[in-house]
Amino acid sequence: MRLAVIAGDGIGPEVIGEALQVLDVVVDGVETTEYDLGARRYHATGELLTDADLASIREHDAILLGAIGDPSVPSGVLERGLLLTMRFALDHHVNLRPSVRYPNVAVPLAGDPSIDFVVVREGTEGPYTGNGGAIRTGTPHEVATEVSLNTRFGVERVVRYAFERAQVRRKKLTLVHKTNVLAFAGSLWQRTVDEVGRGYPDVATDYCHVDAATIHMVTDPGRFDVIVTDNLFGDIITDIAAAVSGGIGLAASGNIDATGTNPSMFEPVHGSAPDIAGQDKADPTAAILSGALLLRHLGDTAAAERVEMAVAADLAERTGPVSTTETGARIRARL
Ligand SMILES: NC(=O)c1ccc[n+]([C@@H]2O[C@H](COP(=O)([O-])OP(=O)(O)OC[C@H]3O[C@@H](n4cnc5c(N)ncnc54)[C@H](O)[C@@H]3O)[C@@H](O)[C@H]2O)c1
Ligand SMILES: CC(C)[C@H](C(=O)O)[C@@H](O)C(=O)O
Ligand SMILES: [Mg+2]
Repeated sequence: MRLAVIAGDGIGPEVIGEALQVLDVVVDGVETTEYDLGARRYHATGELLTDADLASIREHDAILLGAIGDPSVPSGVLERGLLLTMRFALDHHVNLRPSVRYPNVAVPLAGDPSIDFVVVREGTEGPYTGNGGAIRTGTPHEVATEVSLNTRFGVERVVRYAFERAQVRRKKLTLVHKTNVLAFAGSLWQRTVDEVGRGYPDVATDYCHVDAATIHMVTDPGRFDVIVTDNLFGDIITDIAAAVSGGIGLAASGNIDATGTNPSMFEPVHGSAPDIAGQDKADPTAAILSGALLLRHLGDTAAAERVEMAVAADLAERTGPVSTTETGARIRARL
């Protein structure tokens, strides 16, 4: 298995170091190419992601990424120039973000809810395309626009993927949007769900406005099975989903080209966490579980399950904060 590894900024290298060591325990012959991408290289060379980087990254079976973004670089430069550029160039139209509550993991919710849902977030459209602009910048009459782009093609392929997922899970699909205000895009999403849904008569569909979805996620997360939503709503609700299901340190994700044309990219949902970077404090579990998603994506279900079981066992025995390196070591010891 040939992996492109982009450790990135902040806690990225710390958590990816642990995730790679776990992969080495469960799979023979992992070949890695490490890419120096992020703030360090940007400051040293002014480069973000070169054509040569991208061409070389394409030569791998999958990508494992830590986090991108650093306070020393203006907000958005690295995130857009690197992370989003990769998601767009490699056509990662499905951003898969599962939320599972592991046994004995405390959650900040009333009762003892079971949580097992997956957010299928669109990954290449919405307000993320950079379609917008500003005029009269810096004057009292400044105007800025950020247009949400939604194509029938882009919406349909991610909706279809979500129905396929729902069909092999609990057969429930919830569209999360804001059709009461974003009427043009909302109508396209709703009609697409209705039309594609006719091909999946055994999957029940429902709809939630995104604001209400944040209520349900906190008060009744068990109601969700598969959620399909646009790029920005998906970004926001998956941080809530992480917080309610055990914390941002556990949330894994995959940026997937479902056609298999380009390598898919696996990364924790969290960012570079500058507030705790370099202190051996970051939880590497999200990165390790992203490695499990990567294994599953490449067809090694047995190895993926081994990692997930080791993580579950480790979480069940945690009694307080554990360092990055210690968490990795404990999970590897179980394997
Ligand atoms: N996919 C990515 O690469 C990605 C995702 C989100 C944010 N970012 C970038 O990361 C930078 C910081 O963003 P932010 O502060 O909004 O979000 P963040 O996810 O980095 O941090 C939010 C909070 O969660 C905590 N946290 C995050 N990961 C953790 C872990 N593994 N273990 C324990 N605690 C953890 C942080 O300490 C912080 O308090 C920004 O530049 C942002 O653009 C990148
Ligand atoms: C850093 C940023 C571009 C990214 C996003 O908005 O998709 C992040 O928040 C995420 O959730 O992966
Ligand atoms: Mg996010």
